Amino acid sequence: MGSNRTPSLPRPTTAAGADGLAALLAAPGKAVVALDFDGTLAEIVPDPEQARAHPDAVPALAALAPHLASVVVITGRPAAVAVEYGGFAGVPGLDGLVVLGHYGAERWDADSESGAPRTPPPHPGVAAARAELPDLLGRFAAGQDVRVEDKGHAFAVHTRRAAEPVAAFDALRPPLEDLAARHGLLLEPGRMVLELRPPGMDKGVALTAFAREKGAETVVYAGDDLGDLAAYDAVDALRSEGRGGLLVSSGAATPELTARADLALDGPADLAAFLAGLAARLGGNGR
Ligand SMILES: O=P(O)(O)OC[C@H]1O[C@H](O[C@H]2O[C@H](CO)[C@@H](O)[C@H](O)[C@H]2O)[C@H](O)[C@@H](O)[C@@H]1O
Repeated sequence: MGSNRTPSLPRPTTAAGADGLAALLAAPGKAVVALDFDGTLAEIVPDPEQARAHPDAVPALAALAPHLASVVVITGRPAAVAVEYGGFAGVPGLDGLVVLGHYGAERWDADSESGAPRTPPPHPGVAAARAELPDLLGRFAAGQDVRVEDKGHAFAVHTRRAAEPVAAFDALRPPLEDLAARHGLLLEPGRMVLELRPPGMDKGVALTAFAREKGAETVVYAGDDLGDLAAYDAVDALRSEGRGGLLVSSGAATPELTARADLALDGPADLAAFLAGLAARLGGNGR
């Protein structure tokens, strides 16, 4: 005989997180759930082009989203790439989904007529820095399996496939920092990746603006990497204004993040189970 009991949700380990989760459950229609893509909705894989949303993630989001003010994915990827790799377009239940790409500089709305993201003009420093990249890689990563991911408005240098990924990362960081500075760009370090991108936007700025746009009284943010710390800061700031907040970490690769999380989950599978659990709990309580 099967049980009809709703599965229990993992408990936040902080009082602020417990309050945030309680606020979401009490008034889901006033809550925004924001999620990073790589490492959070998608498992980390050696080849960035092979990343895909965990098979349980989209069904869980589709079940949860109709109960909430909004679900938003905030990613370092171009928005269109996250939409494609996530399989987010045309999913019933995700008709109001928003994907903020390039750390919030770009926006895709599932319900937009064009289906295309709104993208800012390119920063000229990206093309200039890209032109110098082959020479730099030849000098600091010769013979290493270091990959460049060209994202149009930014590029990322991946060291995950190098024989010694951390050594390659450490060797490339100072010259890439210098390259970024000379072209008015920002160096964004991540999980075996060094990214050069335009300044002026981060996941925290993007999340704060989105939460205000949606009139959110509670904000949940889940991430796995250094670029997610700005979103954590934003949730903390919203909490200091009296809103509810819940900080979720996915996996343990970034100690700076897990140390601050209210709820530490094991990775995308665990995160998808948490989202599904939330949806099940809210089952009879949709807007
Ligand atoms: O903000 P995110 O959605 O987390 O994107 C951050 C970067 O993630 C990607 O790189 C990471 O995932 C790859 C695929 O699993 C992995 O190979 C790499 O080592 C990770 O750093 C992505 O490729 C970047 O463009 C994103 O900026």
